[in-house]
Amino acid sequence: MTLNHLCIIGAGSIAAELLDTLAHVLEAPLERLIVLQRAGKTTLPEDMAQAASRCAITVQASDNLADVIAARPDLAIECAGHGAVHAYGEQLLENGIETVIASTGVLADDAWHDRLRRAAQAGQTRLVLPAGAVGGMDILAALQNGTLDTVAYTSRKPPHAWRGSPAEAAVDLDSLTGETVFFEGSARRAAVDYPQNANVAATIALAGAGLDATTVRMIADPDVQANIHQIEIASDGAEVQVRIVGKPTARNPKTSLPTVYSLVREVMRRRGPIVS
Ligand SMILES: NC(=O)C1=CN([C@@H]2O[C@H](COP(=O)(O)OP(=O)(O)OC[C@H]3O[C@@H](n4cnc5c(N)ncnc54)[C@H](OP(=O)(O)O)[C@@H]3O)[C@@H](O)[C@H]2O)C=CC1
Ligand SMILES: O=C([O-])CC(=O)C(=O)O
Repeated sequence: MTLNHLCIIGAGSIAAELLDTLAHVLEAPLERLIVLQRAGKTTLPEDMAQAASRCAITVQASDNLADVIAARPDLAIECAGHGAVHAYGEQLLENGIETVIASTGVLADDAWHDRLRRAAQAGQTRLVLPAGAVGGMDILAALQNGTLDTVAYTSRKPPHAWRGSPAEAAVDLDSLTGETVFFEGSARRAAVDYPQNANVAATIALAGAGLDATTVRMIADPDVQANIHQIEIASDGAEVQVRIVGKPTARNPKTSLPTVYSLVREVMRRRGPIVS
């Protein structure tokens, strides 16, 4: 089945760039697009409205999940934060709407993991975890079928990319003169404590060694301009090192541009007859 009707949840930096990119890469417009925003927001920001009209023949902006469920999109993509997955995830899945979530860190909470798994089963659909800002999930998930000895993830970002996170309490982000490790712990702790910065810790953990066995370091580094993600895997099948130097999105320095492109990929792989 080809994807013709898409729902995007959120109208922030990922959503805006997702629409911009889709407008360029779609060979033919979608039939319908519905964008779900917070209560009280029923029109799209002007730049998003223009991009949306290039992506789909019919565009609807809504602040009500019931509109999305009634519209029955082929796919919903969440790019709005943990609160949005809590607010909409179960109902989308229970209603049989395949759902891709950028905010994968929600699954670091076992209760939510269970609720969303049950909802997907009840709706006979799937909750899809995109690679997001990182890569190598294919080999990591394959190696998980053998013996994974260690999976270690390091996130290195410029100090300003950590503003508004608990890093502010751990270090003085404004006066760093060199790289500073402010978090070392499990992927579970990272994803829970850093909901806007460490979703990929959960993505990596869920593809591989699990939320408690996957180790995470987070570093504020005044000498970098990019969001640098490193994954080190030791296993019976292979030793793997992945290093991604992600460019930040124009609107949000916390978020890396590959996140946007990985969501575009989730759309495009449902539009063509050959999937890679
Ligand atoms: N897996 C990955 O690799 C990555 C995942 N992420 C996840 O994606 C999320 C979004 O990132 P980004 O676009 O950069 O963030 P932004 O802050 O730029 O945008 C978030 C948008 O979501 C909206 N929003 C928040 N809550 C709701 C809700 N309950 N219903 C509808 N809309 C809502 C916000 O609206 P308002 O302005 O009204 O608050 C805003 O428009 C992050 O919070 C993070 O969880 C981010 C980067 C990488
Ligand atoms: O985009 C990134 O660099 C990663 C990120 O914010 C997250 O995992 O939440």
